[in-house]
Amino acid sequence: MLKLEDVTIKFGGLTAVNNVSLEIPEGSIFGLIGPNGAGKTTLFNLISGVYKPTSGKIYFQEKEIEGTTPYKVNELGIARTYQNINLFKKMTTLENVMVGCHTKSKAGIFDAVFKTKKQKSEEKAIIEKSMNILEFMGLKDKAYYKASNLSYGEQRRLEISRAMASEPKLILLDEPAAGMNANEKLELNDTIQKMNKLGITVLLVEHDMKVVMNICDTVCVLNYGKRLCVGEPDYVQNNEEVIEAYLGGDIDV
Ligand SMILES: Nc1ncnc2c1ncn2[C@@H]1O[C@H](COP(=O)(O)OP(=O)(O)OP(=O)(O)O)[C@@H](O)[C@H]1O
Repeated sequence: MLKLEDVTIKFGGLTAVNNVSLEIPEGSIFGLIGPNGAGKTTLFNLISGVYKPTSGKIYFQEKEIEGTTPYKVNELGIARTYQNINLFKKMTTLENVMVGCHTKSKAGIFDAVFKTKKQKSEEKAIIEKSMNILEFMGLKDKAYYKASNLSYGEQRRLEISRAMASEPKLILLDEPAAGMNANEKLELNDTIQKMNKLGITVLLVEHDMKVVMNICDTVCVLNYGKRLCVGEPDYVQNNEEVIEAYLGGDIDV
């Protein structure tokens, strides 16, 4: 579904992602791990169109996408969440998801300003769709809460809900378990697996090894921008090079 071919990005003298080739099969839950500064978020930024690679190619469903704008990448079917919670805090839970529906909206500025029939019926459909997503994500009863009043775990789930609103085929989750307590992490595991069962392919950057090892079918380890190892969780966890890269870190589960 997603294919990276020799992708490199340099920031001045620093090669943040170095000649990475990778294939993420449709329907998988694919984990991307590595020590701090390994290039994981940069790789997300390359896939989602925030950065253009210095060299290399990125294909999504056979279509070359490197250097495409983030908006276009989202339209093609790739959505993402961010390492830092990035919600509209003063808006309600529902409104935050409605914002995420914009790429699928057909009504234009004219329809919005003059509140045309098309705009009104579209708004109704967007509210219904957003409510369905919130129900799926277990947030329906918080639809009219201000986002800032949600718990930490709920805010993270709302971020994923908003990403779901663009009806992605592939979702990139950047450290979704960060700052979560043990219960919230279990709920997160369920949520990701439920999303995957809907047919959404998941690419996950995560430091929490329990989350990664429990739900990913394949894991890729990056180290200093390079692909160190790819394989099933068990294989990766016991790989000598990986253990060495994490020495003093938190690979053990
Ligand atoms: N826009 C930028 N300009 C310069 N250097 C950058 C830029 N973005 C990332 N880097 C550098 O690229 C390297 C990889 O950073 P990145 O954030 O991708 O790592 P990471 O694996 O996501 O780390 P963490 O687990 O700590 O989030 C780091 O050395 C970082 O400082």
